[in-house]
Amino acid sequence: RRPLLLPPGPPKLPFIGNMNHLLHPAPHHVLHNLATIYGPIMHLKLGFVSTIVVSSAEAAKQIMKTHDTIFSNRPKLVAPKILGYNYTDIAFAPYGSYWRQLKKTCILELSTTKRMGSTRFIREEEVTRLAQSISVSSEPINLAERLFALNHNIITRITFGDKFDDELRFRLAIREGTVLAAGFQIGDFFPSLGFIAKLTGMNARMEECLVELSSIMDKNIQQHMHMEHKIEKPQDEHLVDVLLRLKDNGGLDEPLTTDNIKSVLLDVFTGASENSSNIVEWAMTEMIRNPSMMEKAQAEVRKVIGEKAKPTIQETDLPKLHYMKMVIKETLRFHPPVPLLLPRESMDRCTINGYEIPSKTRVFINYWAITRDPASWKDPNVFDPERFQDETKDYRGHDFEYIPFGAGRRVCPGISLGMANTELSLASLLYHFDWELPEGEKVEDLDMKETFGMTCYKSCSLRLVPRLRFPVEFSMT
Ligand code: HEM
Repeated sequence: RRPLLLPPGPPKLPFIGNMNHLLHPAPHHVLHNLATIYGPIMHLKLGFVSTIVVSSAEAAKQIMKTHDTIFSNRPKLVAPKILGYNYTDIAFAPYGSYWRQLKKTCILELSTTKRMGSTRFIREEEVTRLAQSISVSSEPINLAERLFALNHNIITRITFGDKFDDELRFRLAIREGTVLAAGFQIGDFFPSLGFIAKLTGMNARMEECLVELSSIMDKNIQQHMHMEHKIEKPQDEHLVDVLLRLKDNGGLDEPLTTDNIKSVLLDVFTGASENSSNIVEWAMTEMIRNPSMMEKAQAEVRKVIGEKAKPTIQETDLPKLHYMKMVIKETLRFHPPVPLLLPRESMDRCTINGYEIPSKTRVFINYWAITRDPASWKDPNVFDPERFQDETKDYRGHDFEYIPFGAGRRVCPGISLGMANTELSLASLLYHFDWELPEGEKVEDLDMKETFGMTCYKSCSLRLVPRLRFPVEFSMT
């Protein structure tokens, strides 16, 4: 047999292959540097796993459009086996009818224009509550923490109708789960040596975390089981009620269990809580570093709100905030929350740019590298919202230079919800407050390092002092 014509890649060490390159707090940077040597389709051997890393828009298109069906599977990683109840969530479910039907259910229940309209009041109330809680503080606040709590509250109310009694306990457990599942686990690269994953002790910690998450969800799901018969109109159902109905009526091709429901809910909680807060934190960081951007964004939102009879932020104001949207778009380019997207695995062999990709190859799409590619972006290393003035690139997965939510069959199902949470919370922070660094801290000293995790977040949380400019009026809609 002739050897496969694999893409080029760095020399492989015995046993660990190229794993040495991943031992870095920001592996997407290292993979980007390697791609400048080996090209936009690169082959790595990570432990025992044959992997390709894609680093250009053109190559990403080949994976996510031309050969999307072949690459629509996910690898069987350690974290989603435990925290995703044996790959029965959406993000790591094998490609097939179970995944398709649950993803469709989530989109229908969370992200359609109709659902976005019926859940708008929740986002507006929670964002106003956040502004109110900040307005009584003159101490530096940890923005990342506040924003995570905000997004967590929003998604709990959207999926369950109300916050949990043990809200804080649940939020901390979700946080713990995202930290444990973060980054690369050694066991993911030696799948046939199960003991390696156990050696690190991570499995035991994830199992412990799951017990905590599961018990809180069980309690709240039980309450909904008892409420079910009281729901008269379909529009009064929440995601958890819809999933319970599908479980009871056998509405899917395969029977749905309570564990399946919990795994889907965990995906939704993690997807909604972390990403939007990361985007707003980075956007605020960039604007603190560039006061003229902050002033421009504040002037815009204050003008729009100032022209209204009742000075409160509503989602209907968002389409008028052109500059703020440009700041968010640039943040999705410059600080993508999921820089390597989620890994994929080929289900069949195929040929890309003349290279042979065997079945069961793991694929990382280095979106971060694509955002730094001068062939796709002018002055890619500069944070410049103005580039979106005439830029028509769309983030919903149609332009492969700009895929912060992924693309193809595995694209993120929470784009509308995630963007609404992001835009509304940023608009509120900009409208109500002026922001300063804590006394003694200088803009030049701001730590801009990233930590690669399940999402990529600012290593050192942004702490800012709020100065109230416009009082917060709380009115329940
Ligand atoms: C604003 C912030 C968000 C960003 C930047 C983001 C980003 C992403 C990315 C990059 C992927 C992988 C796509 C791929 O592999 O091609 C993804 C998948 C996913 N996201 Fe999001 N997401 C966000 C918000 C949300 C929200 C609000 C939810 C829940 C309602 C959510 C739920 C999911 C799920 C379930 C998947 C897996 C989809 C699949 O495998 O078919 N995300 N997201």
